[in-house]
Amino acid sequence: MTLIAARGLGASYGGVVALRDVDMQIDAGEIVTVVGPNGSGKSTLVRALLGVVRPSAGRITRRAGLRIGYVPQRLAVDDRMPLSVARFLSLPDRRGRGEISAMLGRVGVPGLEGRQLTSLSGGQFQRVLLARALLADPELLILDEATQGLDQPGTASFYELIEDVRRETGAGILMVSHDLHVVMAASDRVICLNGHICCQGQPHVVTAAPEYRALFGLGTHGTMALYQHAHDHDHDACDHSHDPDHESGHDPDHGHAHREREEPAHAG
Ligand SMILES: Nc1ncnc2c1ncn2[C@@H]1O[C@H](COP(=O)(O)OP(=O)(O)OP(=O)(O)O)[C@@H](O)[C@H]1O
Repeated sequence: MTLIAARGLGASYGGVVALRDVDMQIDAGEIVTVVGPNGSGKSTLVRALLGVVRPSAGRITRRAGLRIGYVPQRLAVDDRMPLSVARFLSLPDRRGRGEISAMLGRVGVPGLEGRQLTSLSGGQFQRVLLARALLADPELLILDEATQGLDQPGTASFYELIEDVRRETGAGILMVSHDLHVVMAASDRVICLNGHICCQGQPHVVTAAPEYRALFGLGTHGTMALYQHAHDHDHDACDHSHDPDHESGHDPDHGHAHREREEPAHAG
C-alpha cells in the first residue's frame, strides 16, 4: 500500500533549484533511505513530503488521512525556558502520564519524564524526539538525519529501534542519513539524490551504481563490504543514463547499466 508518492517533483527557493523531476514513493512497512551530498536536496524533499515546502513542479499524493511522524535533524531549545520531557511530549496534544512513561520505555530511555530537555545527552534527546513522533501513532515516520551527533553504538542502536518500530507498527519509514554503511544495512531501498534522483533501488544495487560511486567514492569500506555481486537483484531499479528524460529511475534501457554492474573490477 503506497503511503505517499512524488511525481515529477520540483522545488525551488527563489532562483535556486533544489529538486527537479523526482519520482519516488514509500509503501507501508518499508524502510527507505535518502542519501546524497550536502545541498543535494534531501531536506527539501522531506519538507516537500511534509507539506512545508510547496512544489514548483509535479505533485505529491498522500493516502487520505495519512498520519506522519517527523523526527527533525535538530531542535533548538532555549535553555532559559524550563521544559520537562513530559511537558514536551504533551505538546501539542496532551498525553497522559502512563502513555508518556510507556513511550519513553519503548524508545529505550525510561524514567526521563521529569528531566529538563536541555539536560539530555544527544542520544537521549533524539530518542525523546522519536518518542514524540511515535505518540502520534504514525503510518509514515520521517527522520531527517536523526542520528547526527550520535556515536557509532548510539547510531546503531537508534537504527535497531527504527527497525523495531517498523516491525511492531508496520509503518513506512523514510530516513535521510549520512551514515552510509549503516544505511545500507538498515534500508530496504536507497534513493541517491543529487538535485534529481541519480539512482534508487535495493542497497546492493545502489552501491554498485556508477552514479553512487561518483558521488560517494569508493573509500566507504563499510558500504563496499556490503556490495554483493549477485544476480538475485532487480536491474530495473537504477537509472544509469544521464539523459534528462530518464533521470528519475526506472530506465527501460538496462543493457548499459547491467554491463557496468557486472564488472566489480571497476570498483578498484
Ligand atoms: N530556505 C532556503 N532558502 C534558499 N535556498 C535554500 C533554502 N533551503 C535550502 N536551500 C538550497 O537548496 C539546496 C538544497 O538544500 P537542502 O537543505 O535540501 O540540501 P540537503 O541535501 O538537505 O543538504 P545537507 O546535507 O547539507 O543538509 C541547496 O542549494 C540549498 O542552499
